[in-house]
Amino acid sequence: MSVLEERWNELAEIKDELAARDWFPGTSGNLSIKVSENPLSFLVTASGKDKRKRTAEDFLLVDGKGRPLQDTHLKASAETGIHCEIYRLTDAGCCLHVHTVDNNVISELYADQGFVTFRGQEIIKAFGIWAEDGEITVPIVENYADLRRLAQEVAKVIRPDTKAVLIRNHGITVWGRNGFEAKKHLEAFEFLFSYHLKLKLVSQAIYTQQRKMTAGGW
Ligand SMILES: CSC[C@@H](O)[C@@H](O)C(=O)COP(=O)(O)O
Ligand SMILES: [Zn+2]
Repeated sequence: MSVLEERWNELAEIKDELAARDWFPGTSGNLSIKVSENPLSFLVTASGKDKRKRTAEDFLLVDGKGRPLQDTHLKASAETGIHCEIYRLTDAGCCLHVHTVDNNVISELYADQGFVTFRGQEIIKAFGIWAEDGEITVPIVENYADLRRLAQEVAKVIRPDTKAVLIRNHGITVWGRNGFEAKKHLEAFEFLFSYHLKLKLVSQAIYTQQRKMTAGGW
């Protein structure tokens, strides 16, 4: 099997797994995987497809500028420019972008401070952070309609230890050195988002209840 076929199958399996989690609502989301390093080439999802379905036209091979490397009628993901920037700036071998309700709510809650930090959670080890007081920060950028600008804004906030960027009320783009690591990072981030939102809701409910009890003289 060629490297291209191997990477195709790997990305198709990741796509199926993320689809099983219902992480591609309304044709949203895009995925890519590196095929060659120098010159850079990667497989990226074709634009506008229902990513829950597996077809022979799910991916196309593009160069480091996002241009198709094969004769095709397929259009590369509208957000290919973001993937290009991530491959240019990091050691990523795979890049995953999904829209979930949790990542959208987190992005809106923390957009004004421009980042969100998580600490005190065992799952932070999924990012290779083993310290007892380990923490992980995700930068948040505005959701520019101009996709070139959006890619530039994503590029601007990437630091050596960045593993994902949140786009406000849009979604998350996560990467890893390979498909396994990118998926592990994505699952860990979504776990942190879900935990954080549930804890916020429960804490607020307890606080409201306590205030009512105090006001009622209980
Ligand atoms: C249909 S909403 C999603 C799109 O606008 C975009 O954000 C997205 O994630 C998918 O675009 P695509 O061009 O299919 O890769
Ligand atoms: Zn998107």
